[in-house]
Amino acid sequence: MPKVLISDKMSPLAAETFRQRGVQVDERPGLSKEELLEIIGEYDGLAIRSATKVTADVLAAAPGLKVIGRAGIGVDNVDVEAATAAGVCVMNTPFGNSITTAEHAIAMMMALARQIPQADRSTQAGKWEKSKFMGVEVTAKTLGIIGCGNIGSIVASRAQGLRMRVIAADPYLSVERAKEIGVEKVELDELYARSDFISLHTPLTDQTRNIIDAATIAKMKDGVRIINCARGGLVVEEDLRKALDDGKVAGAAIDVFLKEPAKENVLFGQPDVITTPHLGASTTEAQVNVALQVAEQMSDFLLDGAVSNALNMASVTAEEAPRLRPYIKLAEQLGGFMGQTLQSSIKTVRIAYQGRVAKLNVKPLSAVLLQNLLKHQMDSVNMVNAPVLAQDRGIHVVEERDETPGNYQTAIRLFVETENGARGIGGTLFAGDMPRIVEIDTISLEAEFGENMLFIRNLDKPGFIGRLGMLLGDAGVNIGTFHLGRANGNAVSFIEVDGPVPEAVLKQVAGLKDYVQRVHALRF
Ligand SMILES: NC(=O)C1=CN([C@@H]2O[C@H](COP(=O)(O)OP(=O)(O)OC[C@H]3O[C@@H](n4cnc5c(N)ncnc54)[C@H](O)[C@@H]3O)[C@@H](O)[C@H]2O)C=CC1
Ligand SMILES: O=C(O)CCC(=O)C(=O)O
Repeated sequence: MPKVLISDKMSPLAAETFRQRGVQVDERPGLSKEELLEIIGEYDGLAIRSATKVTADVLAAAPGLKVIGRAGIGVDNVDVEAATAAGVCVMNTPFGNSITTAEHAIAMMMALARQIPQADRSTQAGKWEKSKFMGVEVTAKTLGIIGCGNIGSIVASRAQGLRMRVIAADPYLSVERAKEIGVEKVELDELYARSDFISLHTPLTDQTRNIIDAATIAKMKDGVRIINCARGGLVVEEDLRKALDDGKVAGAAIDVFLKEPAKENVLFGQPDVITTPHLGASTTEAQVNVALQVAEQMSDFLLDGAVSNALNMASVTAEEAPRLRPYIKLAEQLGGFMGQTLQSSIKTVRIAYQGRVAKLNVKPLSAVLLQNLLKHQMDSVNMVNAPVLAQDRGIHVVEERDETPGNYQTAIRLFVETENGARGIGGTLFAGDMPRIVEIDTISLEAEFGENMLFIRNLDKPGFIGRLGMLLGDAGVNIGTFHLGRANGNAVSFIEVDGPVPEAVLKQVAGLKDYVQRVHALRF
């Protein structure tokens, strides 16, 4: 009988469901790291919320672990890369707590507008300070939502009910979807300039980390109020404190902190700050939803091998797995490349299978490709829900198969239409199992992916390679491989480097204006 550990506080329905399904379960919320390391080796499954940190050493101590189930959305407390490397499936419950979290953001906004926590403290202290707590109405004010996915769009609908004007900055929100949910899509700078309240609802990614800092606060209206019920790392807490002390920001409502549990924090004690201890998802309803869902999903996985809402795993049968494996790698790379180099929202995705691959079960390939295309924009995307999420966001996905080989015996091509034009990438397998890129944006080349890559769109002019080489060399960035392709005066350069390229060096590369149209640092 498989054995699961529940290591965070969770509705008792989770344990009940495991037992009913025939899974042995231990409930041990509040374990220390040492205690977890000591016992995790006994378990096949680990069910968590946000308190348990599943780091590489926890995974190393868990040779029998097959699945981690997050009863919630964000998986930033799980080292998904290490779990994947260890062959552990990581699943979450993407929608179970969205309404609850959106409601918390609205509650925080209202509490900010009327200083309810401060007024409560003062009243209960017997002060009756009526004139001290002058509030503001939210009606007719502008709410700026950064990140308009599941939770952001629910916040938008609730705020519209409060008669607020809602604008949203989300590069991956299509204009059609924005129209459908009645929000005005704007660029971040416009959102900063126009919003009376700003609410954050993005995942924590390399693009969103520190999205609110001194520089972005400077672009905001004087007297803006900021709500963060997403993740601590989105806000530079010291910069926010300073802006509150200076009066630039009139108030901040914070549910999530850079370091949690937040026993101390630079924002604490600031009179215009209100806080909650990561309570966004804490309602009876949401906790029932996520507990039931995580227990069902983990039981299905452990008992029947069924995979749902997995962030790192393909739904493939044991028989298909070995044949599909190299194509899965290629699909990950094609989607990952495109996802990391797109600069606007996607309208259409066309995935074309040609030759040998067209004879296989390509559904998991399309799913993994879509997952990798979308994962740089959304937290909860996985192989199972990527097609549905794409559809929900108005992205039209077309799959084509042609069993007749073209230039290559087997090939996968990905074409994406965005609001800024069309993009494409194609790849094949060399020697049956080695993924190679063979075209980018209609320019042919032959390239292999490494862990750290630079992709440059450049002009086909003498001098570029020398200047780039000097620049990278001076910065101590070693070039591993260098692939070039060109057509009609335009060129692409795809370069493997021995480590991440610092932001300052990327800026210098982008600054080679006579040659470089754009540059992206990619990780695979
Ligand atoms: N406080 C709490 O207890 C809870 C917090 N959360 C947090 O809320 C976050 C959002 O959850 P969902 O709405 O379900 O996720 P989602 O994936 O549905 O939506 C996230 C949105 O952020 C957008 N986005 C990505 N990068 C962006 C960028 N650079 N600028 C602007 N927008 C960007 C995406 O396009 C997407 O629309 C989660 O990642 C989680 O960290 C979720 C549940 C509870
Ligand atoms: O489980 C919780 O209380 C936190 C929920 C959360 O942050 C999430 O689902 O991303």
